[in-house]
Amino acid sequence: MSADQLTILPPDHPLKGHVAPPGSKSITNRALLLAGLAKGTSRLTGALKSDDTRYMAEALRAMGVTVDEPDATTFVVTSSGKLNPSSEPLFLGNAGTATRFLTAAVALGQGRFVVDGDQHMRKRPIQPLVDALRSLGVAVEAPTGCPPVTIDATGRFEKNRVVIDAGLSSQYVSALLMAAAIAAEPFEIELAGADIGARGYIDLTLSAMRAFGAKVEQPSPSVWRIEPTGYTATDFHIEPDASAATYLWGAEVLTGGSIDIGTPATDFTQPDAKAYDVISAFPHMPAVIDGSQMQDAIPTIAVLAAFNKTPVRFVGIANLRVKECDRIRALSTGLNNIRQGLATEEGDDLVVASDPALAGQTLPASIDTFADHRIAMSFALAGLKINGITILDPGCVAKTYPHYWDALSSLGVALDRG
Ligand SMILES: O=C(O)C1=C[C@@H](OP(=O)(O)O)[C@@H](O)[C@H](O)C1
Ligand SMILES: C=C(OP(=O)(O)O)C(=O)O
Repeated sequence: MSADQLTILPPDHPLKGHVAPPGSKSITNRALLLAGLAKGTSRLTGALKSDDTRYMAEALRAMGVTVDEPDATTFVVTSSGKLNPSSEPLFLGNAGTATRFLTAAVALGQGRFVVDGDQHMRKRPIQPLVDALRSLGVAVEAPTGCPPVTIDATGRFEKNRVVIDAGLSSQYVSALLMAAAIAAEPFEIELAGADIGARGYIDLTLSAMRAFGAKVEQPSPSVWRIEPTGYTATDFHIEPDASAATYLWGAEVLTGGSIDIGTPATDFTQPDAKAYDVISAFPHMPAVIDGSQMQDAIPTIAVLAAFNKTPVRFVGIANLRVKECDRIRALSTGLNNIRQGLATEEGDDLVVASDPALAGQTLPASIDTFADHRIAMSFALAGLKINGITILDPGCVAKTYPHYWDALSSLGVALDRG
């Protein structure tokens, strides 16, 4: 595949076949960390192998955990239960989960840890998590409010209660929750304000923690109480990635096809599975879509909205501006590049002016993906209906779905890699 660009040739047939999405990124990175914090050997099956999970696995290895990979979807993790300081900074690319989760986990290690990422991660905020850890007496420095983060850990928190502002990212709460079970005493986490991104990610965290032996109660919707159980090594199966599934659901409805992804939408526990109802309403998707509980699915739905019968306003998506790129800007830029006026940003809302007549047209457009896998994967859907859609830097899909282009090919989509 050319490293630079890829043009999608609209298929002249509905897409039909069987494509299983890879394992869940969110669950894989939780399970890897929890296995790394558990004494003994854990076998993680159905796992995602991609940039984000490779960075997590490599960071664990650098801290003394043995992570074996007997096959393409399995990690076997053997740990003493402790994360040891590494000689080099932990480099986590643009993996938000790995970066946030490890920042809190190493705060209960002993010694100096440096958590860093690529130039994109270095623009993604982590200050609220830094402030929370500081309030627990941990020496943490993040001069720009983004990685790199330097943590001088003493193996303990000085307090057993923390308040965290999760308005920018639910990952801060997940990070503290997972760390809290290895603290010395029962620990409470309280949310500052009611505002939190997809609550469903907190549920994923709790369910992974419980699978590894943690005990967590929720005395109120904004307070969690975590017992100091530590973690128990276990075998753990990871479900397919619901965000990856949204592209396949999108390809199915756009082409009037039938794609068997091997998992019914109702079987997923991840928040993005909620997108199925909206996507299956296509081309009659609602006039207003609240993205707050299915954030990573919004690029998929926004591209579909261009072909909907009626316009769609996306609300509750402000923190899409601090993901791998500013996704509201990337979506409006890409859609307007296809046809001027197709998208408007109104504050942090995105309004997509639907135009079903786009289908079948030739509208050459080079889509800047801003190194964001979801921008690449969602705009590929536009290429199923419009002739001339070229995705720049298509390799960025490796963050969470390295075989995405192969999946489209296997459904009979021709890709011009020239
Ligand atoms: O906890 C998780 O696994 C995730 C939480 C969400 O991020 P934020 O909490 O930063 O919104 C989501 O966008 C990300 O892809 C995965
Ligand atoms: C926001 C995302 O990832 P992360 O925050 O884990 O880097 C995503 O995968 O869409």
